Amino acid sequence: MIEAWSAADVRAAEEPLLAAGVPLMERASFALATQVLRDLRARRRSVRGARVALLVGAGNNGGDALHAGAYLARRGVAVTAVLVAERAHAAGLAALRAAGGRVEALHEAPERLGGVAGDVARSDVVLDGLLGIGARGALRGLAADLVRVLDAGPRPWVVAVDLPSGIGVDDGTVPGPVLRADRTVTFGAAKPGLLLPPAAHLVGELTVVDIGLALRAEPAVRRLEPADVGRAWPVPGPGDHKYTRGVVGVVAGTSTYPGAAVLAASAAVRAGAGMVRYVGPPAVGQAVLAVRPEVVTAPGRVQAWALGSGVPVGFGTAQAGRDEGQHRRARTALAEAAGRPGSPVERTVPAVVDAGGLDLLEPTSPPWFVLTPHAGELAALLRRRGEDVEREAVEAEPVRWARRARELTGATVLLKGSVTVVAGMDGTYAQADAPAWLATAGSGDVLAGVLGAMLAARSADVVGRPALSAEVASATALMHGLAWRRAGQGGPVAALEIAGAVPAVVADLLPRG
Ligand SMILES: NC(=O)C1=CN([C@@H]2O[C@H](COP(=O)(O)OP(=O)(O)OC[C@H]3O[C@@H](n4cnc5c(N)ncnc54)[C@H](O)[C@@H]3O)[C@@H](O)[C@H]2O)[C@@H](O)CC1
Ligand SMILES: [K+]
Repeated sequence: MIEAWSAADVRAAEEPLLAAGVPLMERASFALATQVLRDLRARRRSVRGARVALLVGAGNNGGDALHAGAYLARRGVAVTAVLVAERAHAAGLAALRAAGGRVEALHEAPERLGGVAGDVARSDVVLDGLLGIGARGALRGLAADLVRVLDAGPRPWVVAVDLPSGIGVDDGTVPGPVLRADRTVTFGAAKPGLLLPPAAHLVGELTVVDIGLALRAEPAVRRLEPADVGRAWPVPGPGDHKYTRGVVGVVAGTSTYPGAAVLAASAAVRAGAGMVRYVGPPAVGQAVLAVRPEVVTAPGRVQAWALGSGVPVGFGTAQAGRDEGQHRRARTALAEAAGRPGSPVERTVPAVVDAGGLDLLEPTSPPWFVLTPHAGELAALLRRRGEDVEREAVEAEPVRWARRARELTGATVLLKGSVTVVAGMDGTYAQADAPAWLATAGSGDVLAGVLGAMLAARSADVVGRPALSAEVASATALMHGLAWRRAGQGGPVAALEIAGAVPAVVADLLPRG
């Protein structure tokens, strides 16, 4: 698992060490230089004679770049520091000069921007040390101009120092120009903006360097890695049977959209549900059975619901594919799962609420409900609860709006995207496992089915400790991305094939022995 702490928490952890004279910047810059040497060796035969440009801002982030530049210069690298601000880290500058590095004071001759940017672009590696956790808003002034010019030209290998300069450190926003990194070397701990969209797309490969910080606060954002999913995946024991492994109730599809039912039910079967119970129009049930004869269409108890995929609701307009019967079934399932008055207590179970199901929710839901909107659906859900927000705003600040939806609905919110954000009761997860190919029709139905199976397997745990929903949802998002990789091998893939790849991915991830 990768855990990220806010800028304030990182500073609080640094303070006592700095007061005690612990050389944090030396540790950070040495690790940075070591990584750059590795990159140089991988990219060209010899380090000696390689060209490295440092983009240096006013603060300690620039100091890290300058000190790393001094190490590199002593190894025979030709290092040029480009200064964009009146101030620059004095000790770092002195170290670089003493090691034979060159300094280009662009702030004293801004008319040289074009020529300097051209030199920078021809370097073997560029270190972006313009701004770190001291960033306030979008990059400004000459730093912003330089990044804009570099962005427009041919791209050298860019290593971001601590973070790509100009991203929202704590919220992952991209408020202005940012130089996209091939690698980010971050110090002490990851920062939330490195994991959260849209900034996460600008980070490249992430390397976290331990500089000895003791972070005591809860991480602000977490990202699960494949081994975490393997550990969390429900593995049946000798005493298990289909009911203890979890029955998933699927309320999906209509006669206009039967495919959603087939996909969600197939995915639940492939993810290892003890049993899948399909609830819907008989003709759709037949379509499901034709693909998955394991599915049961008789009514009965379930341990989790996956509902709403392919069940359009729509407001104010007579929408094609509206099926009042499916709405009623979904509403009944939602009420029982939430434990609303009049519902049998033992039917209080987790629920995945997808697509049209989002329109059928009561104003508030229990935290063991996992809502799975994409940005447009989240905007609509928020508007119905009084927020003035469009899809574009959700895409610009996904974590803000996912958390807002969590607050307003009470449910756990999984916001789908190429980085999926999950806002849960005790924290936020960001999973960057979904390539753009995954944005295909039916892919969301598969996610709902797999998540239904995961929640059914841990039904009582999730209702008893609802904070678990977010972790289960994140593990599912990761599994979904891995299954795509397996099925598509880097190319396009049909949604049903994603479901088909789940068993092999699970087998690979389970701890051996
Ligand atoms: N405190 C320490 O000793 C350590 C700090 N470290 C480094 O120090 C960084 C934090 O350093 P600072 O607190 O000096 O902050 P930064 O280096 O992030 O930059 C702050 C400076 O940038 C300017 N600035 C702020 N927002 C700007 C904007 N939008 N456009 C242009 N200029 C802007 C401000 O005038 C301020 O002087 C970390 O990211 C990390 O790289 C590491 O060396 C680890 C140890
Ligand atoms: K930086």
